[in-house]
This record gives sequence, C-alpha cells and structure tokens, in this order.
Amino acid sequence: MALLGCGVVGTEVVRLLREQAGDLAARVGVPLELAGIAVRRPERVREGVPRELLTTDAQGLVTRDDVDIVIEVIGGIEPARTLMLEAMKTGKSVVTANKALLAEDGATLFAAAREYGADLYYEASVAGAIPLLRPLRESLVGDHVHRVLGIVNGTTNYILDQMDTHGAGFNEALEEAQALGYAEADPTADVEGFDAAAKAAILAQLAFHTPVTAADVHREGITEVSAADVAGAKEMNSVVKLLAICERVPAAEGRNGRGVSVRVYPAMIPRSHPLASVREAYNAVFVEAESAGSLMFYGAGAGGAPTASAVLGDLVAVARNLRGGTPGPVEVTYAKLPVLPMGETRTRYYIQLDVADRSGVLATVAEEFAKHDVSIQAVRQVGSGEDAQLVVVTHRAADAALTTTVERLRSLDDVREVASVMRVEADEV
Ligand SMILES: NC(=O)c1ccc[n+]([C@@H]2O[C@H](COP(=O)([O-])OP(=O)(O)OC[C@H]3O[C@@H](n4cnc5c(N)ncnc54)[C@H](O)[C@@H]3O)[C@@H](O)[C@H]2O)c1
Ligand SMILES: N[C@@H](CCO)C(=O)O
Ligand code: NA
Repeated sequence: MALLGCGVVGTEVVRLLREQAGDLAARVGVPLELAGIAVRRPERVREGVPRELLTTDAQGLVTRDDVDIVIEVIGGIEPARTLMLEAMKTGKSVVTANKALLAEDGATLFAAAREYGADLYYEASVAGAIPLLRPLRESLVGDHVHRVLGIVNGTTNYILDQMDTHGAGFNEALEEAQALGYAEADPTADVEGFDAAAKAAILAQLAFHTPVTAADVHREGITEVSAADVAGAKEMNSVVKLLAICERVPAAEGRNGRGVSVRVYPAMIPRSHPLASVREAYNAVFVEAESAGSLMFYGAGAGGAPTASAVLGDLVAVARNLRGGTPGPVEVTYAKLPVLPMGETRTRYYIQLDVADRSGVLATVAEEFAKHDVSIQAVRQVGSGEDAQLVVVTHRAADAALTTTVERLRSLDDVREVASVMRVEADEV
C-alpha cells in the first residue's frame, strides 16, 4: 500500500495500521503493509510515523510494483487527481477521503475505475466515520430514495452550536474547530458551504443514480448568520443548522420525479427535531426511502481518528476484494435526472422586520406576500413604537417568489429594516 499525504487524517491512518496490524491481517487474510508515504515536508516531525517510509516522490510511489492499493489523503484537485488516475491506470485500487475532487470530477475517476477494473472507495469523504456511502451504495441500492437531509459539516455545526449555547463569536468558535482538526486546510471551504455542497453532490449522485457535481448544488454558507438570526430562532423554539438537502421533486406522473433539488444553506429547524440535538462537530443524516422508510445515521463527521476509521474500513474491503479477485461496486448514473434551479424549489421562510408601529402596516406587508402568491402561516408583532417588529413565517412557496417578496419588503417605507431572513426546514414550526 501507498499513503499519499500525512496530515491530520494520514497520521491517524498510519497509527491505526500499526496498532491494529495483527487484527487487520487476520481480517483480510494477508498483512497490510505500507510501502511508502508521500509527503511534502519530510523534515516535519510526525509522531509514530516511520521516517524511512517517507518520500517526496508521490508519482514514483503510486506506480511502484509492490503497491496495489493507494490511499489518498492529500485533498484538493491536483495533484490528487493525477496521482489517483496514475494508480488506477497501473491496476491499483484507490481509497480516498477527497470530497472536493469527487464532487468536482468524480466522473473521470469512476470512468478510470471502470476502464481499469480498479476499486474506488470513498466512505471517509462524506460524514467522516459514519457509514453512509456504503449503505447508500450497497444496502439501499434496491430501494427508491426520495430524500437525503442532514448536517454534513462538523466545523460549521460546531460554530453554530457554540453561537447557540454559549453566545460565542464566530471567529472564536472557528479557531476552536481548527484546533480540534475538524476544519479543512482553508476553512473557507467549511464556512462558505463548499465542503457541505461537495458532500451533497456525492450523496445526491449515489441516492438518485444521477450525475451531480458541486457546481450543480445551490450553496449558501454560514458567514452571514448573525446573532439576530440565532436569537430569532431561539424565540421560535428553533435552532439554526447548516443543512444539506437532496430530494426528488415530484412530477404529476412517473416515479423518478421532475428532477432533483440539491442545496446547502443555513436553516431554522424546530428544537424538537432530532437534527436539532446534533451538537458540536457531530454529523447526522436522514435518508428517506420508499420501502425502508426513514433511516438516521449519526456520529463523528470530522477529526483525524474518526475519518481514519472510515479509511481503514474501505482499505479492508478493497484488500478483501483483491484477495478474492472480485472488484467492488462501480457507480452507475443511469437516471440522468435534471438538477432543478433553486428558484423552483419550494421552501418556507422566517422573516423578521423592523417596522413603523402604525395602523395599516400589517396590511401593507401582508399585501406584498399575497402579490407573490406566498401564503403566510403565522405573523406576530413584538414590541411597539420605535422597537416594533413583525415576525412572519410562511407556508411553502417557490424560493424565487420568496426572495422577490423579501426584496420588495426591503423597499417599503413602513419597513425600517429586514432584520433576519432564514429558511425553515423539517417539520412545521
Ligand atoms: N480532517 C478531517 O476531519 C477530514 C474528514 C473527512 C475527510 N477529510 C479529507 O481528508 C483529506 C485530508 O485532510 P486532512 O485534514 O488530513 O488535511 P491536512 O491538510 O491535515 O493533510 C494533508 C497533507 O497532505 C500534504 N500534501 C499536500 N500536497 C502534497 C503532495 N503533493 N504530496 C504529498 N503530500 C502532500 C500536506 O502537506 C498535508 O500534510 C482531505 O481530502 C479532506 O477533505 C478530512
Ligand atoms: N472540514 C470537514 C471535515 C470532514 O469532512 C468538516 O468540518 O466536517
Ligand atoms: Na462516511
């Protein structure tokens, strides 16, 4: 085996391979031996990592004759893609944790796996330690999945949880998440929702057997989530979470639906919903399938050891396949469903408005909603005079109609400020 990258995840992979060598050999039937570890800075001290295995020649390592499985934990697009393709071309199987690459150009990797008969396993790429891709890829492959909904980014969940429970500031909470090894090398990927969007693309592709890339995913991060949003959610007995949502959009006829909606954004969910109790850097994902019903997957979605657990699970599976001469499953994206634009997705909004406290304001505001065919579920006035606020929660409507309504509200004389806008997901609040 060859290991590419020896950072947070790679170091833990090396530790587990050493500590569990005997058990792993017994489970596979042959010892799992590391032939080399490609690193950028060999001089760096890495506890428990044998120096004699380190090399800066990743290209040379992946094509060595005594390597038949390559573990990629470098991350990013290049050189990870070229190295994995090189490995597969020379008949090696690949285990990777690289969601960014799988979501951007998974098709190239899957095509190479098919062409060269190589295994490509990537359980660690989504929701870290949680077995989620294997259940979708294998256990649920006979079912018809309607929806995948969850919290798939540990860093942002940690930040939102600290803001909710301790009133922590954004930067302070981010620094803690980085120190704990949850954040990506560049935390922009986490806080701007790129990491969750990549995972949503991978999940949607597996769930709906349809090609979905990161560029297809509607993405909003958490950098705009304010203390007012978090407080507003509290008032509603709700909590703000960064959600990844992949769902079939029903059609008048046909089982597959009109297409799929794949999106990532912060949203309010009621505190009574199981996702609301997902704290710190934990992840949780609901899968709703026609025959299986609702399934929930919960656990550690980030961090060196949990991610390494998923990598080792894949490694054992691939090693067993190699021993048995039977390759693992290959992705099939036969369904080719369109990914629908966000504007057509039906969502619900929570809107908090600072308004002039005088008669007729409520009617003017309500009229704007009606004009855009948005039906109001509940409206409440808080405070009076200069401090008057209206809190409006809508029923489901096309997202485009809701955003237009909010823009129109901003321009009304009676509305001093739109203080908070947040989508509402899960059960009715
Ligand atoms: N940390 C987590 O919680 C976590 C969870 C799930 C998946 N992942 C994924 O695992 C992968 C690794 O993440 P990480 O947290 O260990 O990152 P990291 O930045 O700690 O480690 C990556 C290592 O790769 C090295 N590297 C970069 N270019 C290289 C090259 N050309 N050759 C050899 N080494 C090179 C870097 O120097 C670094 O040490 C990423 O794809 C990430 O998205 C991480
Ligand atoms: N940065 C990612 C790592 C796990 O993929 C997270 O915070 O969830
Ligand atoms: Na996983």
